[in-house]
Amino acid sequence: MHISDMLVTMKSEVKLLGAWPSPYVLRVRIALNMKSVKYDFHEEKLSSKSQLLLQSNPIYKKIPVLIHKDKPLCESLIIVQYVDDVWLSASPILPSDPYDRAIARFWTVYIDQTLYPTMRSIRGASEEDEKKRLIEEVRKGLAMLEDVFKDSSKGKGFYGGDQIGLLDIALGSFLGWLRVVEIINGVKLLDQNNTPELLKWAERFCAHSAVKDVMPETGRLLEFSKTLAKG
Ligand SMILES: N[C@@H](CCC(=O)N[C@@H](CS)C(=O)NCC(=O)O)C(=O)O
Repeated sequence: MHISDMLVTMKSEVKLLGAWPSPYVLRVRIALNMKSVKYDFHEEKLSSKSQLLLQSNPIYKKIPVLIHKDKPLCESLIIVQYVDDVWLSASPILPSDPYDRAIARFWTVYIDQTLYPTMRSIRGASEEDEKKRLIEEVRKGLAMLEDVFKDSSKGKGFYGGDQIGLLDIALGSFLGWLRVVEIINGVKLLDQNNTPELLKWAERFCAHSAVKDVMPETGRLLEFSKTLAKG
């Protein structure tokens, strides 16, 4: 580890405003863990956001916010890339090749703008046919990400190769919620027929040392989702 890394990893210099069920917050926690950065975690109540959150993210007022040396950063994927830029010496999160970096970023945008919104909309679908269509769309999206995995991982365990990379973090952060959707709807989104490689990848990802202690338990997320449905 570089001396500069040691200086910046003093715990109080890095604060994360977040909440345990948030997949976006999870991304930042995983990235910080990958770099062995110690941080203070501030659990936010989204029903009464702290002054610190409102001041730090005045545009969207959303979590996660990373505060590094008193300077705030917003948007999970931007924060993950910032973490990679700042704590250079530890395990790289972005691919080194410019084309591979661009491709990884392309798929993170697909996950955030298409795949996850479709998965979320399953809950709101009132008609059974509409629900089935949305589930099929998610399964198709995951099948595409299975092909991307085969290309990017080059026979290794993660999209990032031997180590967890940007795309692993972007998709893996949704695994807890994906399992909740599977349970609530009695369907499989990741399975042996559609996504055999991603099924094994998901297990590896959740067992990784940077992930296992911060990945929310499915049962706890399920309970939380029931309170969301009531509210
Ligand atoms: N695009 C944002 C999404 C962040 C987001 O949606 N955060 C949710 C929690 S999971 C939030 O803060 N919601 C509070 C609100 O919308 O008021 C990111 O990647 O950071």
